Amino acid sequence: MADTVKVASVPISRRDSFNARDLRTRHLKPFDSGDIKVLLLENVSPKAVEIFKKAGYQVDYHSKALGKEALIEKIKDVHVVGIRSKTKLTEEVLSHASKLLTIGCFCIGTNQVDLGYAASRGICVFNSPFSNSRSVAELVIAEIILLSRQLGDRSREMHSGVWNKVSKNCYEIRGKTLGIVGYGHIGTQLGVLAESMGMHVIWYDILPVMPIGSSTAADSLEQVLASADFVSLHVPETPETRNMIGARELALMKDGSYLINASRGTVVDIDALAASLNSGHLAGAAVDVYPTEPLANGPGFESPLRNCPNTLLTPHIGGSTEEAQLMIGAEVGTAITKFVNSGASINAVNFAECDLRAIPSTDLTTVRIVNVHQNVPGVLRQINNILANYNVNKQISDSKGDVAYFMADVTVNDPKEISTIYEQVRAIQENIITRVLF
Ligand SMILES: NC(=O)c1ccc[n+]([C@@H]2O[C@H](COP(=O)([O-])OP(=O)(O)OC[C@H]3O[C@@H](n4cnc5c(N)ncnc54)[C@H](O)[C@@H]3O)[C@@H](O)[C@H]2O)c1
Ligand SMILES: O=C(O)[C@H](O)COP(=O)(O)O
Repeated sequence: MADTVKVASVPISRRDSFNARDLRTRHLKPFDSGDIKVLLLENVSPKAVEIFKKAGYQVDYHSKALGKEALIEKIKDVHVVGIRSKTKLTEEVLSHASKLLTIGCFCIGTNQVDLGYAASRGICVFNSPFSNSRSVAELVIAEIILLSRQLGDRSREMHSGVWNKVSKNCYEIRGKTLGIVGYGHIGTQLGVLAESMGMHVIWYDILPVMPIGSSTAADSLEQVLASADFVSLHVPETPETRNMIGARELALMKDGSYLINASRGTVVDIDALAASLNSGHLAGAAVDVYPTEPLANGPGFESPLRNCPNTLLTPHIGGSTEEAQLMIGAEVGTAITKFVNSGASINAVNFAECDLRAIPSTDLTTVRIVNVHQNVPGVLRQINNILANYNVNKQISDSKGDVAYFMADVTVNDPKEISTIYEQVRAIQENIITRVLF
């Protein structure tokens, strides 16, 4: 039997009913929604705090990311952790998270979490797959114009008191070609916006994707690099995208072209980019993400790109708009409370997606068994043997990779039966986490 999280949760609406309270206090560990501890890092949207507090959870809120040791200390004691792109939830960190039920990535990227290890520990991960894509696409459109007109340099000169009125190597974007690498949520939106401003769009993706508008699919990354005036990267961080743009790829780009990276810092070899900008081969770059990023706001940022010509550097703000953060806070906050309170794993990143319709609040004899187990033959038979003597109102199970998820609503005749079922399911060899929700 694997490590288990010894909790059951009680939806707020039923918490105060005499029967539920009686069942809970006599036959399960003392627990209610108020026992759920949430650790929120990296300035997660206040909307999420509002949702968690409304659910009755305890919220520990931090505006910055934590280093490994501090994170390990904090994560030991919490049921929920909410992060953005900086917090590294590695196997080492998660191995200390003995109570953790779920992780909320309040962003798009999930590369900062060891998703496979989290699933193997029964920890369900959620993200917000497209709430900030428009914000990123708009930032890139701005950057295309800023680069094309060298506005970063002109503004810096003016701030230092230098009037430098030039038109040499400053261009309109109309009629120029934008090459998009990674034609997903952001890439497609960007393509539409760029076309509406008169640009031609060519893109490359490893998946066969339908071209939007008048855009053209390229056969290879090399084709995009060789034909675009602007190359914008919108791929996730994967082993294949690490240093996807290095000295060779930069050399393939047109003389006087521009590179934009608002994806992940590891996608571009920063030293090679700096060399290309300083040599004058590239006419400019806009970079929002870096191989290593500071944990908190403040001075001390170092990069070979500092002071490169016509180079816009922004502090990973592609998704940092009021609109995006509000939507992300609501989406991830709601997904997490549903998972904790009712077991629903819809839109999970690393878990099979399961849900059951709610148990009516008038029904005080039905409980929900939620179980994560190793995806091997015979486990469902064992669980259903345990449930065989009860009325199972509904059940669902599904698997993803090595981990399976099971939910069942079971009517019991005697409150004592709840803890019997709980202990028996937990005792199954392949059990990862069992919870009883009622
Ligand atoms: N700067 C920011 O603040 C910010 C904000 C949001 C997202 N992002 C980053 O942008 C990335 C893309 O976001 P999205 O919402 O468009 O993701 P998405 O998953 O919708 O699209 C990514 C696309 O890249 C493609 N892809 C994967 N590997 C590839 C490869 N080797 N070559 C070519 N194409 C490849 C995928 O097939 C997919 O179509 C995210 O993973 C995240 O890392 C950054
Ligand atoms: O993955 C994302 O959504 C972006 O990189 C934004 O990350 P952030 O929430 O840390 O700004």
